Amino acid sequence: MTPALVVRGVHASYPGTPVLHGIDLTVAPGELVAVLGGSGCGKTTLLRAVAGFHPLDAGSVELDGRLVASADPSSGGVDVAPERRGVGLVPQDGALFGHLTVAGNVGFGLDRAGRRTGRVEEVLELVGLPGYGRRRPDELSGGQQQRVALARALAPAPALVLLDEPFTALDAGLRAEVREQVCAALRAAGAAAVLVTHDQQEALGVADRVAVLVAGRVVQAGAPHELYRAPVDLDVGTFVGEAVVLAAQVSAGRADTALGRLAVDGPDGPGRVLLRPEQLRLRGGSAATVREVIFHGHDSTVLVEHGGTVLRCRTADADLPRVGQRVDVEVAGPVLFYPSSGDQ
Ligand SMILES: Nc1ncnc2c1ncn2[C@@H]1O[C@H](COP(=O)(O)OP(=O)(O)OP(=O)(O)O)[C@@H](O)[C@H]1O
Repeated sequence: MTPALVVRGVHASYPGTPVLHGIDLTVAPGELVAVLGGSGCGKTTLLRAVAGFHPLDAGSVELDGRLVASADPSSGGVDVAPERRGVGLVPQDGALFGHLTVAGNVGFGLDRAGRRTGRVEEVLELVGLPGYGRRRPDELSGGQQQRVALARALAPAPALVLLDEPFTALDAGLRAEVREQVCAALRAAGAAAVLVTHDQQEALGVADRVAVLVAGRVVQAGAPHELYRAPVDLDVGTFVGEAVVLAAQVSAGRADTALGRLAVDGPDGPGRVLLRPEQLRLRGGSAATVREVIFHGHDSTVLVEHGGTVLRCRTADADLPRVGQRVDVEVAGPVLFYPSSGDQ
């Protein structure tokens, strides 16, 4: 099947500031890919390059098998105008036109014939806002405005929708709900999507695949569970989720750590092991002391002091330890080992 999007070796910059350094990214039809990265790593620039609002210094962009941008001189420098790329864009703040009704906003990218086919009402239904066409944007909640912005992007039935941190402006309570509604609408529409976010839980929770962007480079792309369970390095491992990192010395598949000898897959020598807080299990004992218990409802975080280091453990047990209680810490499940590089 032809991918909805292929980004190949894309370099892009602002005057005097290189931002993207050879990005490769493929999105399959109907797939939702999250681009996850910290502030300033180039997420928005990547979306703008795909949408046609930012020029490429090198590389190419294909949409649905069609070359829409190429900086390769042998191709004659292709640069298809944004409105001819067939891409829907949902900006950070929705950016609805305040002087138009909801229907006017949603129908903005459709020609007159398109507006008469009932497409506007169809996509409003898709985003869970049937009958809202006559309202003005200022009569909607923030979450509803974001869903109208998505309806506007979906109305011309694009093969690809680009979403630039579309939930950041919403308060935490609303964010999860709107996120689920938006992702459900994208799936119902069958559109492929690239969601840009700096929120790890959001990326891991909604995307089929996640590409981690660091300083303009994709350092790892994979299914959410791959990133969480098998990060390529400690930086990705600690970025995508809470982690416990311990110094280790490996010999014959056994790592000596502060938590004892742990089976690992890796070469002999020094390095560090990465564990997730839910892998640390507390038992009655004396090796560590409980310093703090934080109740989250669905589970709890327990901070224990072990040999002068504070370790973060997560437990779904209803029977929680008390602060000051002495415990032992056991490790469950696979342990990831990252050998020290020569310069460490
Ligand atoms: N118009 C501009 N002129 C010069 N530099 C810019 C411009 N816009 C962005 N930059 C720089 O390019 C880099 C990447 O910016 P970009 O907006 O793509 O990052 P981002 O990952 O989307 O960040 P954020 O999550 O903070 O929005 C940053 O270092 C930024 O300062």
